Amino acid sequence: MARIGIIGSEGRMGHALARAIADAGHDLSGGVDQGGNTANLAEASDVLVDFTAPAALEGNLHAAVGAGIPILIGTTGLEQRHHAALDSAALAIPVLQTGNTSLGVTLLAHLVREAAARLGPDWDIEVLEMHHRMKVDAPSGTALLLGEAAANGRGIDLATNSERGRDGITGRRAEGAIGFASLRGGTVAGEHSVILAGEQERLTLTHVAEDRGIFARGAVAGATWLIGRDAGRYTMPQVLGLD
Ligand SMILES: NC(=O)C1=CN([C@@H]2O[C@H](COP(=O)(O)OP(=O)(O)OC[C@H]3O[C@@H](n4cnc5c(N)ncnc54)[C@H](OP(=O)(O)O)[C@@H]3O)[C@@H](O)[C@H]2O)C=CC1
Ligand SMILES: O=C(O)C1=N[C@H](C(=O)O)C[C@H](O)C1
Repeated sequence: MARIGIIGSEGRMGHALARAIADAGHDLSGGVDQGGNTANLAEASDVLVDFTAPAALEGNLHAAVGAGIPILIGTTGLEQRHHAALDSAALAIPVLQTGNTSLGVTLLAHLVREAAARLGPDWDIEVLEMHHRMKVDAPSGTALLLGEAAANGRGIDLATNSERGRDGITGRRAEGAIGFASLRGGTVAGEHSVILAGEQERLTLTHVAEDRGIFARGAVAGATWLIGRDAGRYTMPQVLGLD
């Protein structure tokens, strides 16, 4: 039985996580939100799980490193400097950061990489996502993760081959680009489609999250898997044995 501390405990994911921790028979060591004492929470926990906001990342990593315990980061909207902070923390503790902790999306990323590699550059790739009206970042972390998987399959760099936020006279589609489109509305937990559009045919790979419980269950599996590991960065495919 592991003692799991939640950072962002009063949020949508925080509530789902508390349920998943109890369902899996683990101990909720406590929770913090903005202004809370994350260092104290870390001292009382075997592992921390962070579903908050990018601004909280550095402090959360600092607390985990201070206590010498692993941390799983589900927060999205991260930038390059956040990834540098994750790399630096991973020199001292086990760190797992992912835009999506669900089994389905972890497998989808694998299928997308495979499809992009096999279908080749004549097939245009678009990533479409829809989320609830409260979501604050776009494209979603999952859309970017799927875009990375596609770019990986193609052997190209995502950052220099992305088309995001098309509007107005955009000109024709850039050759080899991976496009992103984001929809927001209602209470949608998360829907992602990767569309591979070729000459007179189209392949669509879709994942639908029907409930946040899927992210919470994956996060609990990932967090407990991290306990006792060497320092370093880990991935959901490793946790789920899909690598
Ligand atoms: N990787 C994955 O599988 C998933 C990732 N996510 C991501 O998780 C994040 C949270 O999502 P969601 O739960 O819906 O968001 P919510 O807005 O519902 O919850 C965020 C929580 O984080 C807290 N918080 C914000 N800033 C800080 C801080 N500096 N220190 C401590 N706590 C803080 C908020 O507290 P307060 O109200 O006091 O500000 C709030 O309780 C998002 O980035 C989302 O994209 C979501 C689902 C799945
Ligand atoms: O904010 C959310 O809700 C979600 N965020 C993650 C993302 O940005 O991909 C994962 C999931 O889709 C729900």
